[in-house]
Amino acid sequence: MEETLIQYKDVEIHQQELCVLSDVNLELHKGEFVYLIGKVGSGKTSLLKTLYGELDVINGEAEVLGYNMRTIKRKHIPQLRRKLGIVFQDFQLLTDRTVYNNLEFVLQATGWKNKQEMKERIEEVLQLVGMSNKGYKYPNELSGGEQQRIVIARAVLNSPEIILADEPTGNLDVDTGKAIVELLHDICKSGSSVVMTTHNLQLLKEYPGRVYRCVDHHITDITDEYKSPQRAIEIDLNIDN
Ligand SMILES: Nc1ncnc2c1ncn2[C@@H]1O[C@H](COP(=O)(O)OP(=O)(O)OP(=O)(O)O)[C@@H](O)[C@H]1O
Repeated sequence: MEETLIQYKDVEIHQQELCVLSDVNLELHKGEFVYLIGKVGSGKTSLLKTLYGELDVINGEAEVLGYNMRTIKRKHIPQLRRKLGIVFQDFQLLTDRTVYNNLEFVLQATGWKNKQEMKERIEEVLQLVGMSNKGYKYPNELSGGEQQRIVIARAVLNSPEIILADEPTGNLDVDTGKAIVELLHDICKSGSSVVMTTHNLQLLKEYPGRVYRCVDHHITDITDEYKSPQRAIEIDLNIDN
């Protein structure tokens, strides 16, 4: 049977007094790649934030990896986050240390002790993101696309069940952005499910996945619509989706 990793039923999401999204019904199954699209300010980031316990959910039922997000205790949030890989603008690399030390820092913080095992894992993830020879570099010695690869390497260190990526191609040129999404799809195939937000609708065609759209304070699964060529053109014409 298909394993359900995220299940939201009739959830409401607020930013202070503002109701950003209501009647949110969302599912993520093991092995799935899910895109969240929608205009600026439509609630994509807010929704992602509820998935890792940064923002509360109100009403309805919300489960992430078996944790009830309405009743989860603060002290359990770090346990949940260890099973998630978070690729967010708010989580930049530490600029005062090398790529290797950035990755080692996360391993140490999540309980790894054995230096040799840490070294092997770091080499593994650097290889996975195509950055094997960049461990000695400082973040500001890397291009934007290279930094994003390291952020992804950091997110997958503990083999997360889900990767949450907020606009991971945001500041990148088209080809570099595509390479990042391709990398996330490869990681998805190797076992982590992915939820990512994007404004780049071209990616949805080239690297298909399930598509939820945030509009008018609601989210809708538009995967089928998106598969219809005519509808895809209409969505494209509505430039900021
Ligand atoms: N920390 C905050 N405090 C108050 N309101 C907020 C906060 N963060 C976001 N909002 C508001 O919540 C709404 C949804 O914002 P959110 O960042 O989730 O949108 P988004 O779809 O991710 O936008 P973008 O495409 O620009 O990233 C917006 O109206 C925004 O102004």
